[in-house]
Amino acid sequence: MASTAPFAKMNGIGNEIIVADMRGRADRVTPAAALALNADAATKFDQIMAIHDAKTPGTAFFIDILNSDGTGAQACGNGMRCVVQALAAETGQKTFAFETVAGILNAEEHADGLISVDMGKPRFGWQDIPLAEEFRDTRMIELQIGPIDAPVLHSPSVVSMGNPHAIFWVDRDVWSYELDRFGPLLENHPIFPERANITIARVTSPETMVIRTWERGAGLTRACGTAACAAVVAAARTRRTGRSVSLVTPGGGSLHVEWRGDDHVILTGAAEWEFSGSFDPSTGVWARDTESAA
Ligand SMILES: N[C@H](CCC[C@H](N)C(=O)O)C(=O)O
Repeated sequence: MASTAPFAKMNGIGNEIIVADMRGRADRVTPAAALALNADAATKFDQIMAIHDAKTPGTAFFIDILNSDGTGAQACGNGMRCVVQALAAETGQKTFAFETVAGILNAEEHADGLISVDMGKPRFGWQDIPLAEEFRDTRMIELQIGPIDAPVLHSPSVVSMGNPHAIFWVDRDVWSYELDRFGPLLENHPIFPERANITIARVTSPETMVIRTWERGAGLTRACGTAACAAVVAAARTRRTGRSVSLVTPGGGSLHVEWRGDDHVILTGAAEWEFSGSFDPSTGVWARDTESAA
């Protein structure tokens, strides 16, 4: 078995992604390799999307997801679009069925280059998020941060898109909140036994929203696809928006989310290739492909 595997450094509207080609291999990308790659400015990333041989008939590949802190994640919407773009460029195929820890995901690259991923069905039960204690109504739970008599953020909606999300609703500019300070406190709050992705959401119309996310295991990112899905589902559940919403994300990109009548959540947006290389999945030692040198 070759000691190195191919990878592509990509981004999903600014969400920094490494797509690792682990097909035909029995090993996995290690947390140590993730930490080493993230420590190098050239390969610093938010998530690694590792493409493995399929485990389930009817799916093309199994996708293993690692955050930049080396922890695993069940879902990554922006990363899935990067995987689709890379595989479509390699094979000419435009539709794919993947398996992740969160389940089976179908995806399609459109003629205009945008990519849609069926992120599956949201889950709302307190044990599905999961939460450490029972909350019957997860449209708004008791959680706040800041002075007890004047909390800065409070009463979030919580949703699982396979990964846990808390959505705090705000009516001021999303950049006016110290998410770099509040994010880690909320991510690691004991109410979230598996930690959580923390999003500030400002609804600007029944079809538009601005969001900013502190990601579990990755920190502040320029976009978070599953957070966009969670925010739209939570906004529709609380009658703040309809079920088809366009979102502006911190990197200046935009995503579209549709919560379909069959309960599936469809995430649509762009993906971008940056450069390719090869790396050791156990150590993270890497080299850039000569022909892809910028
Ligand atoms: N940090 C997330 C995974 C990546 C989510 C985000 N990058 C996306 O596009 O969905 C978690 O640990 O649940």
